[in-house]
Amino acid sequence: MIEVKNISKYYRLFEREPGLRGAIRALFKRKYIKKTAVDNISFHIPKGEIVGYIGSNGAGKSTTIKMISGILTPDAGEVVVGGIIPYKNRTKNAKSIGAVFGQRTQLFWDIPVQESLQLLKHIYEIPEEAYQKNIEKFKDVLDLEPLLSIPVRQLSLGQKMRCELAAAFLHNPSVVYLDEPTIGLDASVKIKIREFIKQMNREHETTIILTTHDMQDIEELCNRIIIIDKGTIIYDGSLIELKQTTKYNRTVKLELEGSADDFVIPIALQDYVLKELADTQLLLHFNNQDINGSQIIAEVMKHHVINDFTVTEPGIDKIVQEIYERGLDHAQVLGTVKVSN
Ligand SMILES: Nc1ncnc2c1ncn2[C@@H]1O[C@H](COP(=O)(O)OP(=O)(O)OP(=O)(O)O)[C@@H](O)[C@H]1O
Repeated sequence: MIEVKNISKYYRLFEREPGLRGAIRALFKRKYIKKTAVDNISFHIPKGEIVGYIGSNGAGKSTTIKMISGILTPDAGEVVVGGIIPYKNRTKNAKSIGAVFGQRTQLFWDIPVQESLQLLKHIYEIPEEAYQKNIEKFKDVLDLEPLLSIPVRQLSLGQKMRCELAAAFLHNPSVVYLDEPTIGLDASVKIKIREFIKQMNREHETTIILTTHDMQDIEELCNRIIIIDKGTIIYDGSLIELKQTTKYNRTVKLELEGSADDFVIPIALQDYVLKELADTQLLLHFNNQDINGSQIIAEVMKHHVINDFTVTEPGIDKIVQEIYERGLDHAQVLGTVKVSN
């Protein structure tokens, strides 16, 4: 459905020397630097898949989505979505896609939501029956009924996002781009929105690319994630696989009698655990393929008195945070990286 072939995007940034002298000089001679936002990336997304496209701030997510949705033209490579090159055939492309782009709205600010939706019905040439069917569904799943008569500018963030999603899916598009659809929303609205996305995907086989910093969105909606870092794809695969390939996939949290600062890893554990101190607690990270939690606890008990312990599995947010913070090189050392292209 979505074919991304070796695309790159560069921005030209105006560079100015500081101070008055710099300002005057810039009037006569402009100096530019080239910034690579997306660097030769490729991936394929089949019909009906929900893919989480994630990365730290400035990694290149929005730039990629803008190229796939036809807003920007790549400087190199090509994108084909449902047989169309989006940036070359914008009108045809617009009919088959839907989008929610963070803070921007596609609803009309001063008129009631239902009139905005009516306008979109005409723009997309949606048959009356299909339109009514979707409106009824959205009233039910997104709790839209009480919002329809209110102008967008009077809606709360959560109410507005529910309406944005209705607008994005109104014409049953085959592809939908969702950029941070749950940002700033309370837990109950997030749940509602995730349920809605799942339902639309299930019923219409909608292909969805989701960019988000909310790892709960990813866990609940996406089987596959693509991680971009400094414009390059560093991981493309399943969430389960990402968790499994992490070098340390379990942690024993121990509260020892006395200070954890002096703890020395017993020789029997030295090849298997990584030590970390968190406040007064001792954390021992390990992989459950190599050793299990009870073996570690038994070994530590030979040398220390343990007051309390828990064994935890790191959530995806911890794994992803690690990749964001320490970058590609560290992720490769950890063995979490599988480069796709
Ligand atoms: N219009 C622009 N002009 C110049 N540089 C830009 C422009 N848009 C983005 N960039 C730069 O390109 C890089 C990628 O930006 P992009 O917006 O794609 O990142 P992102 O992953 O979506 O980040 P965020 O999570 O903060 O939204 C950044 O370094 C950014 O500063």
